[in-house]
Amino acid sequence: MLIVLKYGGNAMTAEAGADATLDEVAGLARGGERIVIVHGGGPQIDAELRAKAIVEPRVAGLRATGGAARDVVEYVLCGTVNKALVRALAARGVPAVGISGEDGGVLSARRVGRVEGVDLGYVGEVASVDPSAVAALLDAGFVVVVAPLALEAGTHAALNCNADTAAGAIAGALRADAYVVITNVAGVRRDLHDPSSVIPRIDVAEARAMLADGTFTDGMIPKMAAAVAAIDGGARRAVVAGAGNGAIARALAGEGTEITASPR
Ligand SMILES: Nc1ncnc2c1ncn2[C@@H]1O[C@H](COP(=O)(O)OP(=O)(O)O)[C@@H](O)[C@H]1O
Ligand SMILES: CC(=O)N[C@@H](CCC(=O)OP(=O)(O)O)C(=O)O
Repeated sequence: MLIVLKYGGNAMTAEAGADATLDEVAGLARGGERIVIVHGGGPQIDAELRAKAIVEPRVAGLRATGGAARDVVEYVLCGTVNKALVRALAARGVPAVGISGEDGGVLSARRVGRVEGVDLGYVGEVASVDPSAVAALLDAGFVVVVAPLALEAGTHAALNCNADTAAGAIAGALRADAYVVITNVAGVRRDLHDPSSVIPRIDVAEARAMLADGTFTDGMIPKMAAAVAAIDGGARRAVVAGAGNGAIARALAGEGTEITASPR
């Protein structure tokens, strides 16, 4: 089974059970599953930008990214977070290779441009995916750890992609058996303020309608749009679920919110 895991920066903290998630990934990899981790690092980037007194707004879940912020994003995601995950897997006896979407031309993007009146600068939206480098590393027996940067089509500048957007696009292009999004809520809620309103199953048409009607805010917007893109792109399943012990197995067994191609 080929699993593409979106592993968000909030889910990666000790409080969210990062060790348990990595133990589970290692166990699945040792058991022969093919695993791609596309990671975020939003809170880790926030901390580094704060330390450098760089202020950028977030618009619809996306961080506006000027030149200075883009360099911080690349350094934190590729240099710090990506390699921490590679080391954590190595420590569990699982060989992993860490790349970014820039490597091997995996992610090609164009600039998002202005959103709600704000120029997002070096923020990319995925234009195309070439998963061949990822597939070659999987074939060679590695867990592949991907940071969500892309090459700008034409200029080859580094663009900052939302990690959900990058993960969904890669899951679709790889025709993943499962696209699993581990985050800091137990699933997608009909009402953000009501934890008991988790939606167990939603089809892509319904998800698109809810993206338009404002049910999802902040980080849930790119997360749901990416789940829809994963299914549209060819992933067989997409699930958004909470972190913790056995999170991936629980997500695959029906916890959280499953996004399906058609109503069922
Ligand atoms: N309808 C919704 N259901 C659940 N969470 C939502 C919803 N709308 C917005 N959110 C927010 O989205 C957050 C998850 O996105 P985000 O913080 O970007 O996570 P990650 O760092 O894992 O990518 C939740 O913690 C919640 O605050
Ligand atoms: C354009 C954009 O917003 N990029 C994100 C990339 C990291 C990310 O998405 O991390 P999480 O999954 O932890 O939120 C950012 O700069 O924070």
